[in-house]
Amino acid sequence: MYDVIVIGGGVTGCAIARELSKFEGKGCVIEAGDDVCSGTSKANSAIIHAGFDAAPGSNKARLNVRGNAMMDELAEKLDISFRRNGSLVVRTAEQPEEGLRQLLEKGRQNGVPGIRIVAGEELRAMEPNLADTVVEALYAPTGAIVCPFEMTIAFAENAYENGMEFRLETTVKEIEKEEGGYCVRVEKRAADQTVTTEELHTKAVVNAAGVYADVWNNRVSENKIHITARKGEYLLLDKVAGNHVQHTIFQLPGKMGKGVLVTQTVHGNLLVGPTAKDIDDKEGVNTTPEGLDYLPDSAAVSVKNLPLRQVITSFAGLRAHEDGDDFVLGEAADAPNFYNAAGIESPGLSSAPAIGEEIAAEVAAKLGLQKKEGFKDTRKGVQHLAELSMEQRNELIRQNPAYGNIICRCEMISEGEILDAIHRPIGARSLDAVKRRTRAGMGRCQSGFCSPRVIDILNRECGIPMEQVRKNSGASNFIVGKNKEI
Ligand SMILES: Cc1cc2nc3c(=O)[nH]c(=O)nc-3n(C[C@H](O)[C@H](O)[C@H](O)COP(=O)(O)OP(=O)(O)OC[C@H]3O[C@@H](n4cnc5c(N)ncnc54)[C@H](O)[C@@H]3O)c2cc1C
Ligand SMILES: O=P(O)(O)OC[C@H](O)CO
Ligand code: FES
Repeated sequence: MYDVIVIGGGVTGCAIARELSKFEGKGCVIEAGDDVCSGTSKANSAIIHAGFDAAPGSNKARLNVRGNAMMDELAEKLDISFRRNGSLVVRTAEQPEEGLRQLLEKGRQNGVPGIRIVAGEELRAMEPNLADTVVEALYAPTGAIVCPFEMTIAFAENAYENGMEFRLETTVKEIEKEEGGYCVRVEKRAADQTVTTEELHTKAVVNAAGVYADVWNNRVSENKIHITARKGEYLLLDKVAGNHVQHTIFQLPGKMGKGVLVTQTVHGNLLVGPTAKDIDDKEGVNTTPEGLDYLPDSAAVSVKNLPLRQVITSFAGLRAHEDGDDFVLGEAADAPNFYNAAGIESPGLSSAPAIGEEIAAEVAAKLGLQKKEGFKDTRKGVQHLAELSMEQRNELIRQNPAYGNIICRCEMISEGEILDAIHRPIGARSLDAVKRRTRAGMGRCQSGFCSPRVIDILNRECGIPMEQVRKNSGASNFIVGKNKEI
């Protein structure tokens, strides 16, 4: 019998799991994907928002500002790439002045530190590539960028090291109330695609199922919620374009969200997007010609001379937009011990640390779980050769020659890093899982050169037959047959 089952291994579920692992009790995260960070948490703008957008008094406002403030310590302790680059919401000459002032006022009410309006030479000195029509901007020094993969994986690994169980490629199929808690029926899919079912019993459930969170709330509660998948499409540019802007450049927000931004990523690429379109398909993460065509002109409203010839890939993510326009959090009124972390659209990444803290405290208080002695609050990520000095590299290679074998040339990722990704807690078993831990495959050639070599290593180290090595979940095998006998 579990004390808590968390449905969903995205940033929300993993942040909650890490906070839960500070308490005694038996917990488990159930994730349908082959890895944590398989859903929306892997496809977003990667901004830790300052917190001026959300309506004062909302869950979004409170948890965004708190989550943002928690990030410096978390990044330090959990070894997460994070940088306070600051954000600017720009206004062009044709746009009304009130927009920025309203944001400034909301930001002050939400308790965002240091926000102010900048204009003229100061603004141009901060960002020489702003569009010529931009006249002023709301500057938020606490705006930041993060690696969402590292953030989610760090929470998960640290939770695991503190006793949390993770069941991957395991899908919740049914939840029923029973004496003393809930029966959760799951299906486990093996690498060869065979499926087994199991019934798990738990005192409490935390629903962090992203775009599917309405399904599980509505199974156990009469207080129905409705989540629409709101697609956002992006263009990602090569690192040579990374310095085109220094801050995150937003436009004035609209009805569908914060609009198209231009930002440096924490690893030095340039990101342009997202679009915002409601769709019926909760799995619809494909990009579209219309979405991608919309981005260049839209981004040009805020930033000029975008080097769009440097686009290396495009992708899309789905916002879990709840009709009430706020996070749905806490114990369902008519389903004791069933806790929601639902409707977690933007600023969900920024709020995750604070959502984790709040939900875990609620669950622990209700179940009477005591604080755990000896909780380990630090975790070290994969050591990256490219970030070391020449002397440090040589020393590392002397200790372990696998660090001298470069597998991903674009990102300079060594075999040693890939072996680390595979053999660490919740180790990588697919190409995308290796990519999210090491960046192998994220470079300019987008894995054209390194994927066969990573397949080889996964085959050798994990005993996964070549033809069963996958890009991610489901039938995403790379090798589908032989084209000649050897
Ligand atoms: C385009 C876009 C841009 C965004 N930009 C930002 C930003 O810059 N800053 C910010 O703060 N926020 C941003 N967000 C929001 C942020 O990405 C999300 O709030 C956050 O990632 C949500 O995390 P989650 O864990 O709730 O959901 P997810 O990451 O989707 O995780 C849910 C998990 O549940 C699993 N699951 C679902 N059903 C089941 C089941 N039946 N059984 C087992 N597992 C299941 C899924 O596989 C998935 O992995 C953005 C979102 C989008 C779409
Ligand atoms: O478009 P929004 O409001 O969902 O925001 C998404 C990101 O946080 C910013 O791009
Ligand atoms: S070699 Fe790995 S992305 Fe190009």
